[in-house]
Amino acid sequence: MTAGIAERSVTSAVALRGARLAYGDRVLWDGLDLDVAPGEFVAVLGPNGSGKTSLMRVLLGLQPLSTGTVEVAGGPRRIGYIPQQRAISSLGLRGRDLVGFGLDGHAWGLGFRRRAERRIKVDAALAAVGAAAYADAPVGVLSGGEQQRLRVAQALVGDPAVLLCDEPLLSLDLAHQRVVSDLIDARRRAAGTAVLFVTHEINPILPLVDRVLYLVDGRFEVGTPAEVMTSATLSRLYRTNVEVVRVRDQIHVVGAQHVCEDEPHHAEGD
Ligand SMILES: Nc1ncnc2c1ncn2[C@@H]1O[C@H](COP(=O)(O)OP(=O)(O)OP(=O)(O)O)[C@@H](O)[C@H]1O
Repeated sequence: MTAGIAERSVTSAVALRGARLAYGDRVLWDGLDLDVAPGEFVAVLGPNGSGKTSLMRVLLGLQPLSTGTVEVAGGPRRIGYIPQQRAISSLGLRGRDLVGFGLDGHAWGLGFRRRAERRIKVDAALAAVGAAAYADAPVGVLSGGEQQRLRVAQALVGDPAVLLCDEPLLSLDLAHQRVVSDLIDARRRAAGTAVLFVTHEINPILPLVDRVLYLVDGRFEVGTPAEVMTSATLSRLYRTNVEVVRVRDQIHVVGAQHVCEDEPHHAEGD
Protein backbone atom coordinates (compact mmCIF):
# COMPACT_ATOMS: atom_id res chain seq x y z
CA MET A 1 0.00 0.00 0.00
CA THR A 2 1.38 3.38 -0.91
CA ALA A 3 0.69 6.11 1.55
CA GLY A 4 -1.04 9.32 0.78
CA ILE A 5 -1.75 12.15 3.17
CA ALA A 6 -5.37 11.91 4.26
CA GLU A 7 -7.52 14.19 6.34
CA ARG A 8 -8.27 12.79 9.72
CA SER A 9 -11.36 13.29 11.82
CA VAL A 10 -10.18 11.45 14.93
CA THR A 11 -8.10 12.74 17.78
CA SER A 12 -4.48 12.28 16.66
CA ALA A 13 -2.82 15.23 14.99
CA VAL A 14 -0.42 12.86 13.23
CA ALA A 15 -0.76 9.11 12.75
CA LEU A 16 1.81 6.86 11.11
CA ARG A 17 0.96 3.18 10.72
CA GLY A 18 3.48 0.55 9.67
CA ALA A 19 5.50 3.29 8.02
CA ARG A 20 8.55 2.30 6.04
CA LEU A 21 10.82 4.57 4.05
CA ALA A 22 13.59 3.11 1.94
CA TYR A 23 15.73 4.60 -0.79
CA GLY A 24 16.76 1.60 -2.86
CA ASP A 25 18.33 -0.92 -0.45
CA ARG A 26 18.74 1.67 2.25
CA VAL A 27 15.96 1.41 4.85
CA LEU A 28 15.63 4.58 6.92
CA TRP A 29 12.85 3.24 9.11
CA ASP A 30 10.39 0.38 8.99
CA GLY A 31 7.34 -0.58 11.04
CA LEU A 32 7.03 2.90 12.50
CA ASP A 33 3.76 3.45 14.37
CA LEU A 34 3.38 6.89 15.84
CA ASP A 35 0.37 8.85 17.07
CA VAL A 36 1.01 12.45 18.04
CA ALA A 37 -1.75 14.06 20.11
CA PRO A 38 -2.85 17.68 19.68
CA GLY A 39 -0.57 19.87 21.79
CA GLU A 40 2.03 17.14 22.19
CA PHE A 41 5.73 18.00 21.75
CA VAL A 42 7.77 15.22 20.13
CA ALA A 43 11.53 15.60 19.71
CA VAL A 44 12.95 13.73 16.70
CA LEU A 45 16.57 12.76 17.38
CA GLY A 46 19.17 10.72 15.60
CA PRO A 47 22.57 10.96 13.92
CA ASN A 48 23.19 12.49 10.49
CA GLY A 49 21.41 10.59 7.73
CA SER A 50 19.03 8.68 10.01
CA GLY A 51 15.95 10.02 8.21
CA LYS A 52 14.72 12.92 10.35
CA THR A 53 14.27 15.38 7.48
CA SER A 54 12.82 12.59 5.36
CA LEU A 55 10.16 12.09 8.03
CA MET A 56 9.30 15.80 7.82
CA ARG A 57 9.02 15.44 4.03
CA VAL A 58 6.68 12.46 4.42
CA LEU A 59 4.43 14.44 6.77
CA LEU A 60 4.44 17.39 4.35
CA GLY A 61 3.30 15.08 1.56
CA LEU A 62 6.52 15.65 -0.40
CA GLN A 63 7.86 12.12 -0.01
CA PRO A 64 5.68 9.01 -0.36
CA LEU A 65 6.16 6.17 2.11
CA SER A 66 7.46 2.88 0.76
CA THR A 67 4.74 1.13 2.78
CA GLY A 68 2.29 2.10 5.49
CA THR A 69 0.05 5.10 5.96
CA VAL A 70 0.42 8.64 7.19
CA GLU A 71 -2.42 10.89 8.25
CA VAL A 72 -2.27 14.51 9.36
CA ALA A 73 -5.14 16.38 11.01
CA GLY A 74 -6.61 18.78 8.48
CA GLY A 75 -4.28 17.57 5.72
CA PRO A 76 -1.06 19.21 4.51
CA ARG A 77 -2.62 22.67 4.46
CA ARG A 78 -2.83 22.68 8.26
CA ILE A 79 0.92 22.07 8.64
CA GLY A 80 3.29 24.86 9.64
CA TYR A 81 6.90 24.17 8.67
CA ILE A 82 10.10 25.73 9.92
CA PRO A 83 12.78 24.39 7.54
CA GLN A 84 16.48 24.02 8.36
CA GLN A 85 17.87 27.50 8.66
CA ARG A 86 19.48 29.06 5.63
CA ALA A 87 20.47 32.70 5.65
CA ILE A 88 18.19 34.77 3.43
CA SER A 89 20.08 37.41 1.49
CA SER A 90 17.18 38.99 -0.41
CA LEU A 91 16.95 42.76 -0.16
CA GLY A 92 13.74 42.82 -2.21
CA LEU A 93 11.72 40.93 0.37
CA ARG A 94 10.36 42.44 3.58
CA GLY A 95 9.67 40.50 6.77
CA ARG A 96 5.93 40.90 6.34
CA ASP A 97 6.15 39.46 2.78
CA LEU A 98 7.96 36.39 4.12
CA VAL A 99 5.34 35.87 6.81
CA GLY A 100 2.54 36.36 4.26
CA PHE A 101 3.87 33.39 2.28
CA GLY A 102 2.57 31.26 5.15
CA LEU A 103 -0.99 32.14 4.13
CA ASP A 104 -2.74 30.59 1.17
CA GLY A 105 -2.73 32.56 -2.03
CA HIS A 106 -1.28 35.97 -2.74
CA ALA A 107 -2.24 39.45 -1.71
CA TRP A 108 -2.49 40.47 -5.37
CA GLY A 109 -5.96 40.24 -6.80
CA LEU A 110 -7.64 40.16 -3.40
CA GLY A 111 -10.46 42.59 -2.64
CA PHE A 112 -9.95 45.33 -0.08
CA ARG A 113 -11.61 43.34 2.71
CA ARG A 114 -9.57 40.18 2.15
CA ARG A 115 -6.39 42.26 1.94
CA ALA A 116 -7.26 43.93 5.25
CA GLU A 117 -7.95 40.53 6.89
CA ARG A 118 -4.67 39.21 5.56
CA ARG A 119 -2.79 42.19 6.92
CA ILE A 120 -4.36 41.74 10.37
CA LYS A 121 -3.23 38.08 10.44
CA VAL A 122 0.30 38.91 9.32
CA ASP A 123 0.58 41.77 11.85
CA ALA A 124 -0.64 39.47 14.64
CA ALA A 125 1.91 36.80 13.69
CA LEU A 126 4.72 39.38 13.53
CA ALA A 127 3.71 40.76 16.94
CA ALA A 128 3.53 37.27 18.47
CA VAL A 129 7.19 36.64 17.67
CA GLY A 130 8.33 40.17 18.57
CA ALA A 131 9.23 41.03 14.96
CA ALA A 132 6.88 43.98 14.41
CA ALA A 133 9.72 46.51 14.69
CA TYR A 134 11.52 45.13 11.63
CA ALA A 135 8.51 43.90 9.65
CA ASP A 136 9.18 46.39 6.82
CA ALA A 137 12.97 46.04 6.68
CA PRO A 138 14.56 44.01 3.85
CA VAL A 139 15.00 40.44 5.17
CA GLY A 140 18.60 40.32 3.90
CA VAL A 141 19.78 42.95 6.40
CA LEU A 142 18.36 41.12 9.43
CA SER A 143 20.38 38.94 11.81
CA GLY A 144 20.04 35.15 11.85
CA GLY A 145 17.95 35.31 15.01
CA GLU A 146 15.64 37.96 13.54
CA GLN A 147 15.20 35.94 10.35
CA GLN A 148 14.42 32.86 12.41
CA ARG A 149 11.65 34.69 14.28
CA LEU A 150 10.13 35.57 10.91
CA ARG A 151 10.24 31.90 9.89
CA VAL A 152 8.42 30.98 13.10
CA ALA A 153 5.79 33.66 12.32
CA GLN A 154 5.47 32.33 8.77
CA ALA A 155 4.91 28.80 10.09
CA LEU A 156 2.29 29.96 12.61
CA VAL A 157 0.34 32.53 10.58
CA GLY A 158 -1.78 29.88 8.84
CA ASP A 159 -3.10 28.52 12.18
CA PRO A 160 -1.43 25.10 11.88
CA ALA A 161 -2.72 21.95 13.56
CA VAL A 162 0.77 20.46 13.26
CA LEU A 163 4.07 22.30 13.46
CA LEU A 164 7.14 20.67 11.91
CA CYS A 165 10.43 22.19 13.01
CA ASP A 166 13.67 21.05 11.36
CA GLU A 167 16.53 22.10 13.63
CA PRO A 168 15.05 25.55 14.24
CA LEU A 169 17.65 26.43 16.90
CA LEU A 170 20.67 25.86 14.68
CA SER A 171 23.01 28.89 14.61
CA LEU A 172 21.06 30.71 17.28
CA ASP A 173 22.70 31.93 20.47
CA LEU A 174 21.31 30.69 23.78
CA ALA A 175 19.03 33.70 24.27
CA HIS A 176 17.48 33.30 20.82
CA GLN A 177 17.22 29.53 21.25
CA ARG A 178 15.14 30.27 24.31
CA VAL A 179 12.98 32.83 22.49
CA VAL A 180 12.24 30.49 19.59
CA SER A 181 11.54 27.42 21.74
CA ASP A 182 9.32 29.46 24.08
CA LEU A 183 7.34 30.74 21.07
CA ILE A 184 6.77 27.21 19.83
CA ASP A 185 5.85 26.01 23.31
CA ALA A 186 3.39 28.89 23.81
CA ARG A 187 1.70 28.08 20.51
CA ARG A 188 1.14 24.41 21.27
CA ARG A 189 -0.21 25.24 24.73
CA ALA A 190 -2.55 28.00 23.51
CA ALA A 191 -3.79 26.35 20.31
CA GLY A 192 -3.20 22.62 20.83
CA THR A 193 -0.77 22.50 17.92
CA ALA A 194 1.17 19.23 17.79
CA VAL A 195 4.93 19.81 17.45
CA LEU A 196 7.50 17.53 15.83
CA PHE A 197 10.88 19.05 16.49
CA VAL A 198 14.01 17.71 14.79
CA THR A 199 17.13 18.44 16.76
CA HIS A 200 20.66 17.25 17.43
CA GLU A 201 20.54 18.76 20.90
CA ILE A 202 17.81 17.70 23.28
CA ASN A 203 18.98 19.79 26.23
CA PRO A 204 17.71 23.21 25.07
CA ILE A 205 14.19 21.79 24.69
CA LEU A 206 14.24 19.03 27.31
CA PRO A 207 11.68 20.73 29.62
CA LEU A 208 9.22 20.91 26.71
CA VAL A 209 9.56 17.38 25.37
CA ASP A 210 6.70 14.95 25.98
CA ARG A 211 8.15 12.14 23.89
CA VAL A 212 11.23 11.36 21.87
CA LEU A 213 11.40 9.55 18.54
CA TYR A 214 15.02 8.37 18.26
CA LEU A 215 16.12 7.10 14.83
CA VAL A 216 19.41 5.25 14.28
CA ASP A 217 20.40 3.40 11.13
CA GLY A 218 17.03 1.78 10.43
CA ARG A 219 16.15 1.25 14.10
CA PHE A 220 14.01 3.51 16.28
CA GLU A 221 12.54 3.96 19.73
CA VAL A 222 9.57 6.08 20.84
CA GLY A 223 8.90 7.05 24.46
CA THR A 224 9.34 9.69 27.11
CA PRO A 225 12.84 11.16 27.51
CA ALA A 226 13.21 9.07 30.69
CA GLU A 227 12.39 5.91 28.73
CA VAL A 228 14.45 6.56 25.61
CA MET A 229 17.45 8.53 26.88
CA THR A 230 18.98 5.65 28.80
CA SER A 231 22.27 3.81 28.39
CA ALA A 232 20.42 0.56 27.66
CA THR A 233 18.11 1.97 24.99
CA LEU A 234 20.75 4.02 23.17
CA SER A 235 23.28 1.16 23.33
CA ARG A 236 20.69 -1.06 21.66
CA LEU A 237 19.92 1.55 18.99
CA TYR A 238 23.57 2.34 18.25
CA ARG A 239 24.66 -1.31 18.66
CA THR A 240 27.58 -0.19 20.73
CA ASN A 241 28.19 0.74 24.33
CA VAL A 242 26.69 4.18 24.89
CA GLU A 243 26.50 5.85 28.25
CA VAL A 244 23.85 8.38 29.14
CA VAL A 245 24.88 10.69 31.94
CA ARG A 246 22.53 13.12 33.63
CA VAL A 247 24.13 16.26 35.01
CA ARG A 248 21.67 18.51 36.80
CA ASP A 249 18.81 18.94 34.29
CA GLN A 250 20.90 17.97 31.27
CA ILE A 251 21.41 14.72 29.41
CA HIS A 252 24.82 13.89 27.97
CA VAL A 253 25.44 10.94 25.70
CA VAL A 254 29.00 9.62 25.70
CA GLY A 255 30.96 6.57 24.69
CA ALA A 256 30.15 6.20 20.99
CA GLN A 257 31.28 7.86 17.85
CA HIS A 258 28.57 9.49 15.77
CA VAL A 259 26.30 9.88 18.76
CA CYS A 260 24.69 13.15 18.08
CA GLU A 261 24.04 15.03 21.33
CA ASP A 262 27.61 15.78 22.25
CA GLU A 263 28.74 16.48 18.71
CA PRO A 264 28.91 20.06 17.55
CA HIS A 265 26.17 21.03 15.14
CA HIS A 266 26.98 20.15 11.59
CA ALA A 267 27.39 23.10 9.30
CA GLU A 268 24.75 24.34 6.93
CA GLY A 269 24.76 22.51 3.64
CA ASP A 270 25.98 19.24 5.20
N1 LIG B 1 15.35 11.51 -2.42
C1 LIG B 1 16.34 10.75 -1.92
N2 LIG B 1 16.86 9.73 -2.63
C2 LIG B 1 17.82 8.94 -2.13
N3 LIG B 1 18.37 9.11 -0.91
C3 LIG B 1 17.90 10.12 -0.15
C4 LIG B 1 16.87 10.99 -0.61
N4 LIG B 1 16.61 11.90 0.38
C5 LIG B 1 17.45 11.59 1.38
N5 LIG B 1 18.22 10.54 1.08
C6 LIG B 1 19.23 9.91 1.94
O1 LIG B 1 18.55 9.39 3.08
C7 LIG B 1 19.34 9.57 4.23
C8 LIG B 1 18.52 10.32 5.28
O2 LIG B 1 18.45 11.67 4.92
P1 LIG B 1 17.77 12.74 5.86
O3 LIG B 1 18.03 14.09 5.28
O4 LIG B 1 16.36 12.37 6.08
O5 LIG B 1 18.58 12.52 7.21
P2 LIG B 1 18.64 13.39 8.53
O6 LIG B 1 18.44 12.46 9.67
O7 LIG B 1 17.70 14.55 8.44
O8 LIG B 1 20.14 13.88 8.50
P3 LIG B 1 20.87 15.21 9.04
O9 LIG B 1 20.92 15.08 10.52
O10 LIG B 1 22.22 15.12 8.43
O11 LIG B 1 20.08 16.41 8.56
C9 LIG B 1 20.59 10.30 3.82
O12 LIG B 1 21.62 9.36 3.68
C10 LIG B 1 20.23 10.90 2.47
O13 LIG B 1 21.35 10.98 1.65
